[in-house]
Amino acid sequence: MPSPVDAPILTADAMRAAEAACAASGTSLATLMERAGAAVADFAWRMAAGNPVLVLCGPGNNGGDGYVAARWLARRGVHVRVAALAEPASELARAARRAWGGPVEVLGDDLAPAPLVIDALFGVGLSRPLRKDLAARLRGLAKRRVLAVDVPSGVEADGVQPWAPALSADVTVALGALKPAHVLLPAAATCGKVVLAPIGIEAQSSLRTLPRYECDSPGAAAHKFSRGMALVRAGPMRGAAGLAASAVLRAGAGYAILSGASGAPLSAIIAEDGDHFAERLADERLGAVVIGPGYPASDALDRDVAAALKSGRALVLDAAAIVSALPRLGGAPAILTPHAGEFARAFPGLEGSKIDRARAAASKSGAVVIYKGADTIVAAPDGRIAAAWPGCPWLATAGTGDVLAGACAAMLARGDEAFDAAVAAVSWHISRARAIGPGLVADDLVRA
Ligand SMILES: NC(=O)C1=CN([C@@H]2O[C@H](COP(=O)(O)OP(=O)(O)OC[C@H]3O[C@@H](n4cnc5c(N)ncnc54)[C@H](O)[C@@H]3O)[C@@H](O)[C@H]2O)[C@@H](O)CC1
Ligand SMILES: Nc1ncnc2c1ncn2[C@@H]1O[C@H](COP(=O)(O)OP(=O)(O)O)[C@@H](O)[C@H]1O
Ligand SMILES: [K+]
Repeated sequence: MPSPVDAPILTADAMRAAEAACAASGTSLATLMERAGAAVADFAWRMAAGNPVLVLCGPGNNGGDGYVAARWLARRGVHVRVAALAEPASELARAARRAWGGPVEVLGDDLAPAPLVIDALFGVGLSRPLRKDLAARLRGLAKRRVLAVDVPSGVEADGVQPWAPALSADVTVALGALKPAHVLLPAAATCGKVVLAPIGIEAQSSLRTLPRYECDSPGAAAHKFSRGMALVRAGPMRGAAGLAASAVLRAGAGYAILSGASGAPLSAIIAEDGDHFAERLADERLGAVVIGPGYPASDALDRDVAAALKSGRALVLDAAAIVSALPRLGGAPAILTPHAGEFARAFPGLEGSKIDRARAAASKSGAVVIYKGADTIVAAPDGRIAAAWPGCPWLATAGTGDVLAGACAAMLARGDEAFDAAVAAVSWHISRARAIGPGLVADDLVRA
């Protein structure tokens, strides 16, 4: 399901601060709620396509947005009903309910459904999981199209708690900014298509969704070395290193060396035995080194990692090379690419959402961390974060991580700083996978 590109993501606290700043600069919370409700009504009107709509309103301001949306829908001639879970608990929500002015049904067991349900029960203010009886009642509406206001109700907006909503949404209208729940599993999978309604909030955030992948063509005066040279160090599983070296070239570097392998999947890759590793590391033209793909923990790995660190080159460290390098990284320019298992081994004991943990890992290691998975997070030590949801599920196949490591090296060798390189590599990887689609195997990512 698509998600807005390069959009700000705010936690519940940051959202409340942005809302307060907005109020302080003269835009009242009532105005924000009016805009939110109008934006929801606009999306709902298109989704309903002339059919009746049922708005479920909770006690807080999420419910307030629901009452406003109901008023706007009625004004546009939609047959709209409203059902409330409880009396409004905030002054804003009370005012929104008064302005609605129409009947309000009780959200009970005998509530008649409608083709489109607007879920305005809870937003960023949810403080505990949904009660079982309410969840069961809502599940009775699950066969209907659902538009969630801000987040599907029952989801914890910051993505720390794995609470499940009773109703998965077809469309979620994120208000003011995206929330971590829109980009982190398990919540993200229940949001459907996420659309952003800006509503006039200044949402500045160093936490953003992934930008669109832009493929720059080489300058007219480019030569193979100016496009970047990267070195992949092979371990015992040569195929993995071969995929990484192929990705170096396919992702846009001009020169790839595969050290420690007698052959490579592409003839354009310089494959040579391991004896030249130190010599290659000393080459001034070398822009990046990859170690880890197909290279389990061993003394040989530790030696190679130590040599690569000593060379001062920008590094891409994958799999067992991450744990091997961590104690000795000391601020060296590096991208670490752990999947969940490797992350847990490299960074035990971290708490919070996947975003919080990726941020802590980057800050602790001083390296850029690509915490892989269906909801990949890229984190820089300075706090910049990019969230890659939704990726491409066809990437869930062996060897695609090796390709990603090679793509990171390509972007580094081309001259990007580590965070930009990691973000570009992740978006290259996903856009390539989407273009291939069903049946993808890792080799396809590095074919012409
Ligand atoms: N942040 C913003 O800039 C804006 C926010 N707005 C809306 O306001 C929402 C946040 O509103 P609130 O802070 O009032 O919070 P919510 O409306 O999300 O929910 C809070 C209310 O639900 C109750 N509650 C929490 N968890 C519960 C549970 N498990 N079972 C039963 N009751 C529970 C609380 O006691 C409180 O009454 C946003 O999600 C958004 O929809 C909009 O009105 C416009 C602007
Ligand atoms: N369900 C999924 N949706 C999107 N991307 C996924 C999914 N599962 C895995 N990926 C991506 O596929 C790659 C797998 O990497 P990894 O687990 O290291 O595999 P390998 O070691 O076999 O190369 C990562 O980039 C990861 O983010
Ligand atoms: K909601």
